[in-house]
Formats: sequence, structure tokens, C-alpha cells
Amino acid sequence: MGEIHREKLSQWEKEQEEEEEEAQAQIDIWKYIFGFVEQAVVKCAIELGIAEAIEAHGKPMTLSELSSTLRCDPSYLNRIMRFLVRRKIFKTTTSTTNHGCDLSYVQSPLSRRLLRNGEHSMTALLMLESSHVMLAPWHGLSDRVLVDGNPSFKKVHGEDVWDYAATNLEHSNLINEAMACDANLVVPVMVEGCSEVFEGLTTLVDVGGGNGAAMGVVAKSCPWIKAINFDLPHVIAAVAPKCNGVEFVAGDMFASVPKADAVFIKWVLHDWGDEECIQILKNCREAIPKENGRVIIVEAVIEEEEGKHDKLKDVGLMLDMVMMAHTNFGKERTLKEWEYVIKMAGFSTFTVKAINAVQSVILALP
Ligand SMILES: Nc1ncnc2c1ncn2[C@@H]1O[C@H](CSCC[C@H]([NH3+])C(=O)O)[C@@H](O)[C@H]1O
Repeated sequence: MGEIHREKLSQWEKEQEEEEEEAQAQIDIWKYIFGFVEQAVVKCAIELGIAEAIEAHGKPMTLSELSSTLRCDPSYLNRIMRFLVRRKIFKTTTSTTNHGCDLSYVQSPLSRRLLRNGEHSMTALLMLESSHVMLAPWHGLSDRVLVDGNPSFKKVHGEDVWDYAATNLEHSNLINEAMACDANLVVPVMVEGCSEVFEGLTTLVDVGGGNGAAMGVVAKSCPWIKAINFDLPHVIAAVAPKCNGVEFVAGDMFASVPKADAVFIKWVLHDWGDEECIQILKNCREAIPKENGRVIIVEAVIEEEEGKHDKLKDVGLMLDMVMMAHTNFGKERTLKEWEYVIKMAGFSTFTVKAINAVQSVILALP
């Protein structure tokens, strides 16, 4: 191939690529303009109890059955259902009835996650993130990024998220239930694919364990382990009566952590800046034996190289934005950033294991 011909070809390829990118941008920009719509419609579906109604019906449900059960206006509900079905939240089947052919709705893997008491329910997490309390700080995100910017949550609500929760128990309960959605998802994955972290333990303390969901799963799957759920006093006071083979202890992880063979700490360190993180980790290290003790950190590890992360791990980047909006100095960390806080807290070594979850398992050894 001649030099001029090759140049022309690569010029043509470049123009082609730019045209495709332009066409894609024309589509993609709408995703950002109306990004909130999907969350809002799913929230509406949860509030109406659409998934529950279809589940209780036990067979495909027509629009008229669904509207009369939920006391909805059929034409509005029809539009909501059309939107959800296009996004594979609910599926349709056609069934023959006395009046001819009827379109009916059935559950999909996504809609099952919208069942309040479903095994993989993510309802509470969606209700938390779409609550007024959690949405308001997003309006202050750009201010947060400025030099001398203010933490967005504190600016809107006058105090940080944990102090706010201590005096707004309804919101605190929503946080606890939302976190439990993820704990119920991740801990079984760990028991399945990473059971070595629980090997040889007789006691395990979950630091910032919320309503004890994680330790509930551990107590059930590894009954020889005495599981302790440790959290702030207002959390423990609200959730302790629900214990299921788990001991509940109230306290402040910045002061000290109850002693155990190992510490479990999930989705807590990302709420804090490096200095606070190091303090929490030092207290965790003091709570475990020097020999065979371990701290099991369950957190996202942000991939530094673009394009290397899978779709689930990509959720970590969204969580990083959530931390920016909802906490004072919290962030998702790269491997290097994890190494820094773990080493600064005095641990001698650590390992990272990817699991089938947004988070990885980071094992820190004293
Ligand atoms: N100073 C503190 N001492 C103990 N727990 C705290 C403190 N500050 C915040 N927390 C708790 O940290 C938790 C963070 S949310 C994570 C909950 C749980 N580990 C899960 O992944 O499902 C909340 O339950 C807070 O109440």
C-alpha cells in the first residue's frame, strides 16, 4: 500500500470514528439530563408496592387487576409499567382471557430486588439514596470541590450524617436497613468464596455493624463463632432487641473497639478521611491478638488504570461520589491509598482478594 493511500485511509478512519462519537454523544447526553428519572420511577414502584402485588397475585397480572389492587389510575399506571418493562424491571406475557388477548405483568430478576422482604431486596438502599435527606446534599457538590469548600451534608443539615442520625431515628433506621441490604448480599458471598478469613476464629467483632445483619449471617453460617455487633449507642438501642445469636455492644470506635480474635469492618472506613481511618484501624489492631489476629476490611478498591475494572467494581466510582456528597472527608480508595492507611495504622502486611461484589476483602495482619 502506498504512503499516500495509507494516510488517506487513516484520515477516513479518524473521521468515521469522530462521526460515531458525535452520534453517540447525541444519545448519551439525554442520560445525564434525565439521569434522576430512573431512580424516581423505581422509587414510585416501591412506594406503590407493584412488585409485592404481582408476587401476592401468584400468576401473571393484568393492568386492570394491578390498578384495582393498588387503587391506581390505569392510564398513569400503564405509563409507569411501560417505562419499567422497557428497562426489564418487570416482564410481560400475553394470556388469553374471555375478552381476548391480555397483556400481563410478571416478576423479573430486577423487580424481585424491589420486594421489601425479598431475599435480595435492595429496596431500603434505594429508599435511602432517594430520600430528601440524602438527595439535598448533592446540590452542594460543586461547592464541596472548591478550595475551602464545605462538606455538603453538613452544610444542608447542620451536622454530619452520624450526628444527624442520632437525633433523627427514622432516618437512622433507614440507614441501618439500607446497609443491611448490602450486608445480606456480601457476607454470604464471603462465606462462600472467602471462607478462609473466618477460619480458626472463636470471636469476631463487627465494627460499625449497623443492625447486625452481617454478624447474623456469620452466626448462622459459622455457629462456632461468637459474633459481636458494635456500633454507636443510638444504633444499638434501636436494633439490639432484634438479635439473632449476636451480642450487641454500644460504643465509639474512635475511643476503643471490643476485643476479639478478629475485627470485621465493612463500609465504615470509606466514610472517613485518612487521619480518622488510621485512628479507627489502630483501635482495631489493639482489639485483636498480636498472633493470628486479623482485621477483615470489606471495601471497594478503586482500579487506577482506566478500563481495567469490571462493571460491578465500577460501582465503586459512584460510591466515591456518594462519599463526597454524604460524608465530611470519606472516599473510596485505590490499592495504594489502602496500603497507606493500613501501614500507618501499624499493620505489618495485608492482602486483597476480589469477590463477586462491589467490595473486595482486604485482610490486614498485625
Ligand atoms: N464512632 C463510631 N463508632 C461506632 N460506629 C460508628 C461510629 N460512627 C459511625 N458508626 C457506624 O458506622 C456504620 C457505617 S454504615 C455501614 C454498616 C455496616 N457495616 C454494613 O456495611 O452494612 C453505621 O452503622 C454507623 O452508625
